[in-house]
Amino acid sequence: MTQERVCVIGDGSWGTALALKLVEAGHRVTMWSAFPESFERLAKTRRNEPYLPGVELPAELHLSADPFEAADGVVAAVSVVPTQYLRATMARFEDALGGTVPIFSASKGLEMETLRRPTQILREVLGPRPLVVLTGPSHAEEVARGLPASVLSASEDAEAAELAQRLFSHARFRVYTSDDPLGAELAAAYKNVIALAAGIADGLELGDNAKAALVSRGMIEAARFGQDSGARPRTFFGLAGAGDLIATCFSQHSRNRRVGEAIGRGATLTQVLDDMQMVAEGVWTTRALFGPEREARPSDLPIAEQVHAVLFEERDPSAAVTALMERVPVGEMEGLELDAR
Ligand SMILES: NC(=O)c1ccc[n+]([C@@H]2O[C@H](COP(=O)([O-])OP(=O)(O)OC[C@H]3O[C@@H](n4cnc5c(N)ncnc54)[C@H](O)[C@@H]3O)[C@@H](O)[C@H]2O)c1
Ligand SMILES: O=P(O)(O)OC[C@H](O)CO
Repeated sequence: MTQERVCVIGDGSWGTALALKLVEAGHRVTMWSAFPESFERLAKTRRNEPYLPGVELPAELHLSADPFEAADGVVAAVSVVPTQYLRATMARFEDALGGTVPIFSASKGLEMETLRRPTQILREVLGPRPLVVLTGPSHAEEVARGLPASVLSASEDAEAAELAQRLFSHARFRVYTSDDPLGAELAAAYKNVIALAAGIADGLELGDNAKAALVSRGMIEAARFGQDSGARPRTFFGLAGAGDLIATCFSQHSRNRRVGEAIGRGATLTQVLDDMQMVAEGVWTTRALFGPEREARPSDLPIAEQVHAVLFEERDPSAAVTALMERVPVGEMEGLELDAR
């Protein structure tokens, strides 16, 4: 098999896990670090203790802090930078990733000030090129240990979606293609907001029924948001939507769920974030949904609105539950046109 060069931009937990998968699949992989001190630590210890403890980095995995070195000769780049840092980080690759090298975007969130999706940011910064949304239920901690996982490779460019599928597919890592990148990306961002809500429910000890209802209603809310933004509602019931909601809302690994749980138990958002080195994208995405660009987004978003009030307006979590339960009664699929697209 010919070794294909791929670079992974970002050295957090997911960047590291994806780099390990690509190495296992037989490619020549370079993982790029945004910070020289992080690159030096990884190179010296061959582990990524702050973000993915207990996992050895194989000798075949190349490391770099230089965009030109990392991107040299690659057939594709994987972007795994937290959404709020994506614009500034990718600007460093403007010259290194010239031409039309495809980018597989694995960030899950919306930019706080602009409500932009990661692929919109990539296009704005790096210009037109094939873009793929790589998403689905995939906690880095499990993928890095070789536990089975399935993800979605979604793109308007079928060849690019198939390239990601081919490069990543390996024993225990199954990749499905889709032609709805907008739906995949919005589902990925929205599930983090619902995971915060699920965590709050855990913290309040509301029980399994309440949490199942929250996840189901969150899925429908996300699908309506997607549909009104131009995405296909059905995408929200596959791996990118239902799959990732289930994984995130019920997992001990989920940072978003854990932030919600701590808040449900009485902590403030500032206290929780001060104790956290990793990112919980849902906090930023919730901000984005109700930020300066709120007029640009469609739909009534009842669960997200309560998460926003709890996180940023000091609403008591129990009062948020009451507000949701006492809404005007509606039909289950109201506002959703499931058969239309
Ligand atoms: N962790 C997972 O299981 C997982 C799975 C799928 C998708 N994702 C998504 O992947 C993206 C990256 O998350 P992660 O979990 O790998 O991150 P992480 O929380 O494990 O690590 C944070 C990363 O952000 C980097 N960073 C911090 N400040 C920065 C700055 N100012 N500029 C540039 N980079 C900076 C750090 O160096 C580190 O690489 C997120 O959008 C996340 O939602 C994560
Ligand atoms: O730990 P979280 O909450 O950022 O979730 C990680 C992944 O998105 C799960 O698929």
